[in-house]
Amino acid sequence: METLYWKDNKLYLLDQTLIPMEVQYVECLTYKDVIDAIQTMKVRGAPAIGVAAAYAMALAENEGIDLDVAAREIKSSRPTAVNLFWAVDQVLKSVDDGNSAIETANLMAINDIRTNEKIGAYGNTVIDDGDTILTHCNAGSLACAGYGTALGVIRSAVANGKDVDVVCDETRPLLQGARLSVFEMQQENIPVRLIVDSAAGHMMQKGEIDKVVIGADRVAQGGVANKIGSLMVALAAKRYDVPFYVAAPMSTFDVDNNIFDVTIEERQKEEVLKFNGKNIASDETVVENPAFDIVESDLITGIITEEGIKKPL
Ligand SMILES: CSC[C@H]1O[C@H](OP(=O)(O)O)[C@H](O)[C@@H]1O
Repeated sequence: METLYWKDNKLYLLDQTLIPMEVQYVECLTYKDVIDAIQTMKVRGAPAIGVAAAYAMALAENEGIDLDVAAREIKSSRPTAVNLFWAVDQVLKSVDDGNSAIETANLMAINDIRTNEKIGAYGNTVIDDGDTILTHCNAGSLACAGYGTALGVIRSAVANGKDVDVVCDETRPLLQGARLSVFEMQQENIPVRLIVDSAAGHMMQKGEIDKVVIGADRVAQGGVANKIGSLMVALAAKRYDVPFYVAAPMSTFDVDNNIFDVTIEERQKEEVLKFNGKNIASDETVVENPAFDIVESDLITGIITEEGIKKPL
């Protein structure tokens, strides 16, 4: 199942808001269609957002839209994942060098998968046979052009004959863990259990988690920004001496900035107020819905990249 594909000058995105109950693709005819898909989380995950943004630039090129104008609008779709900005800038640079946006986007998609396979290979070196690995949100193939980052580490360990099992927390409010990561593991018959977010500390306290591997939306000086709840998992891991790894491509690195300067996306209150369209609190309830939090460097054992395992910045 592909996260996205380009066909007949159109971009097809797997609508991740429907997984696991339905597998349907959204047809994007214009760059604004892609912006909408990113904002409504039909496509999500830092690398996947980056590749989708690159294809949005290809659609804009076909539409005859000024690429600088399109770039600004695409970059405004979500603020935290640095891959979005990196990918759009890569396309602008490549077009300046005389290439087409579509050639650049196609190459980016291929390179993303190759990069994730390298991340998986390095990640395999820190996974032991018999490990139970906790992961948060979805940093799998659905968060990328394919293979995944955190789940790519798990795929690599399994491919290397290691008998690992996975614990996914559900990842409120949009449930990427329950809906996407569990789905990915089940598709490949990798043993997986689902827990509520607040059970992660309990599992570690009982000694039932051997490693934590999560993805990232931005790696910068002082730490890593990732899905809300990552910090709580990291604090529990620190308390119970569970190695805590972040799997991320170098395109997620923002070395010139401090992680506390990153914009933490605030999403709409309805995501918290409602579950399956039904209110779990009254509409007038005041809601805080930050979509990401920051894991400080001293909580991170290592950052698994395509260049090897790096120390946090
Ligand atoms: C492979 S990085 C995926 C990263 O993106 C997710 O956020 P969202 O689902 O809101 O795009 C989450 O932070 C994952 O770790």
